[in-house]
Amino acid sequence: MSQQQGLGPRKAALFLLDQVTSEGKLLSELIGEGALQHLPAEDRARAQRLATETLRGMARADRMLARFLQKTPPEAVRNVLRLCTVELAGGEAAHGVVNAGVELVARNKRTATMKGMTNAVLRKVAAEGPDGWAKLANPRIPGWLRGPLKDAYSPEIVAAMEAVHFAGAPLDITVKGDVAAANDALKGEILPTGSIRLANAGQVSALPGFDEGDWWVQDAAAAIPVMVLAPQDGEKILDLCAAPGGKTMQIAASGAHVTAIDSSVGRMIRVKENLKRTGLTAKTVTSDAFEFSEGGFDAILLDAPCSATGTIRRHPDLPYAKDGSEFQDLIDQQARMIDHALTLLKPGGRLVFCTCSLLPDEGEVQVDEALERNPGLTVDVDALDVAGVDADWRTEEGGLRLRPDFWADKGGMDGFYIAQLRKPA
Ligand SMILES: C[S@@+](CC[C@H](N)C(=O)[O-])C[C@H]1O[C@@H](n2cnc3c(N)ncnc32)[C@H](O)[C@@H]1O
Repeated sequence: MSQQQGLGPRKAALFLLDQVTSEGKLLSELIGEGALQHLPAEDRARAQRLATETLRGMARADRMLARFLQKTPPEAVRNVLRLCTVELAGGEAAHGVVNAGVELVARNKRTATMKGMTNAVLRKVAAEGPDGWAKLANPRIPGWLRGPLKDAYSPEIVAAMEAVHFAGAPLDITVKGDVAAANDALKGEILPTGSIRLANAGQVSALPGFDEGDWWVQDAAAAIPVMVLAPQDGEKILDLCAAPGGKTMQIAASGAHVTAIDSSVGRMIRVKENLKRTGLTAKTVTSDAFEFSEGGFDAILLDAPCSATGTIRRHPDLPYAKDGSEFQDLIDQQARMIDHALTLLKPGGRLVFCTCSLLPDEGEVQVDEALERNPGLTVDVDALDVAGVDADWRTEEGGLRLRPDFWADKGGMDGFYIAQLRKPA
């Protein structure tokens, strides 16, 4: 590849990195807003991969660079150095990467004077090579999040989470019908809970059964809340925060009558597309959950908006885009959503509350506090008796704590908290 050919995706990856680390934007938002639209499809994929891999290896790149930098350069230069360091670590040809890094710094008027330093530093990084990189410790979660995680988990568990975050995530699939038959075509691994895992999936829409709507992409941990809910044929079930619809499809596939609500117009379009592709049926309502007042549901799934700190394997941008400042609002909203959901349940009905968060404030503590606020409310511990779900994952108050380092040898799972609450009859 010529240097010019390689520069487009690198420039785009650098834009993504700058937006994440300086503007607090998430990669999914940036890509959704069309940040890569100007590139040909192949370059778009490369830019996204470069940015994702750089974010995943960021803390390790910073440690490597600190050896060769006298002082921290401006963020725009630092991101060039990080990007090139991660590329060099991956075994890319040193000459091309160093030249591209120098070119990226030289092209920007505000950073052009630092091209000599960039050249010198990247040559030193190149001399370390992939072997020097491999000797460094796994990248640490940034301090603002590492602190609360260390309060909640032992240092060994935090380190184990960091190891799986760095390893990245395979592709998990939930099948609508016969799992074994679907896996004959997909040739993945059937996980203990029945999801199919593909180590190197490639383009999802090209996989067998996609066009036929036989399955959808869903992390194995994200499939467990509906297994806990155990929807029954003919039941009236509400999916209160439904988009993009992974759990709605699971409920619909069980034969229950599901109403799917989400406040996001754009994300609700994805629910409808997903239902159409899989041939499943749900009533879709675009509304704020708090404005929805239809009652009498047999069961409700509340997959509440949260910090998403359980999804860092897939979204390594999250700890760099966020700083935790908006989490208290989410925590307050989760509590209000639990109480609102209870008003929509028929007496004796069940509410599965879940979040893809690692923070107890968005899990265990929510359930403890919901029980205090709502006399007569109980926790259904028996609902956690799901095939493939380990008894060790149960928590004191009666929920399930899923961690990214569970099934680490298979590629881990998203961090999740799940509990089933029962409204008094
Ligand atoms: C964790 S995601 C749901 C994922 C979904 N259950 C699935 O499995 O595909 C949380 C969702 O809550 C929605 N949301 C946030 N605030 C809301 C509100 N006040 N009312 C309804 N939906 C809301 C967001 O748009 C987002 O789609």
